[in-house]
Amino acid sequence: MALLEVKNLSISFGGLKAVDGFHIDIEKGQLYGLIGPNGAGKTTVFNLLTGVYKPNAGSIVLDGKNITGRSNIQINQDGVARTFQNIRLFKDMSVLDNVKAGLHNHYRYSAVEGIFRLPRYFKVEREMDQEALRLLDVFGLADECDFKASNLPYGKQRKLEIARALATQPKLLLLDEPAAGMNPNETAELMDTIRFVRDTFDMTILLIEHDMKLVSGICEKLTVLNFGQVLKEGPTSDVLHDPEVVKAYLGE
Ligand SMILES: Nc1ncnc2c1ncn2[C@@H]1O[C@H](COP(=O)(O)OP(=O)(O)OP(=O)(O)O)[C@@H](O)[C@H]1O
Repeated sequence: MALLEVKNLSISFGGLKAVDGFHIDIEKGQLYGLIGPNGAGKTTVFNLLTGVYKPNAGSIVLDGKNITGRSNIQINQDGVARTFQNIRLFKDMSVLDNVKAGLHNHYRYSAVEGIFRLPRYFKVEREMDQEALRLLDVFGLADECDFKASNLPYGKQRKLEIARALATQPKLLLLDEPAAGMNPNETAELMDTIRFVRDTFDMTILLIEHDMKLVSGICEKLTVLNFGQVLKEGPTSDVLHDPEVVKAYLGE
């Protein structure tokens, strides 16, 4: 059974069928790409998978659990985490606190323990500091843990956003155009980081990307969306060489 099984997923905005009968099966540990022209519906698929939008039709099953129609917070707790096209960090918070924000799903103290600073509050905070530092270390960001997030260079902000998403201990990680705004060196480093995340955390990753070098370099399978519908799916090189895909997407 696939880790993610999506069938017939659909949503309309007014008269526009933004996503129409979308399907995808992603195996555990797979690095999967979702591509397509501007406005094809890729980010809307992410918004459906994460509960930002509720579908008009279709089903989303994660690791055997039907998560269709659940809220954004519930779906995160079920095991789906994401990053955004435009980086969304807590810019005025420290690098460490950004990761700790992601850890709150799994580390808890009561309001009373927090307000009155009872021993359990300090114990949980200490454990969260250690876990956050461990994650930052994996991404080579531990030395910058006290920096304000907005003071990190762009490439490191992307890494921090991935670290924060991983802090929620997801089963599935969604990356929305992770290479957007990156120079070729940063993109090459990002490809290493994504491969590293998959291998180190045995993570299943679905990413939206326009950078074909990144897509062909790291994705094992692709789904191509066009006008809200699946145009093609399959192994990366087959899909990228498909004449219909070349025509619709690459414009060659
Ligand atoms: N909340 C909304 N209300 C109305 N229309 C929307 C909404 N969200 C998305 N759309 C429309 O749905 C279509 C798909 O948009 P979406 O952002 O998913 O495309 P995309 O493939 O991610 O594009 P890009 O590559 O440019 O990011 C577009 O026509 C968009 O204008």
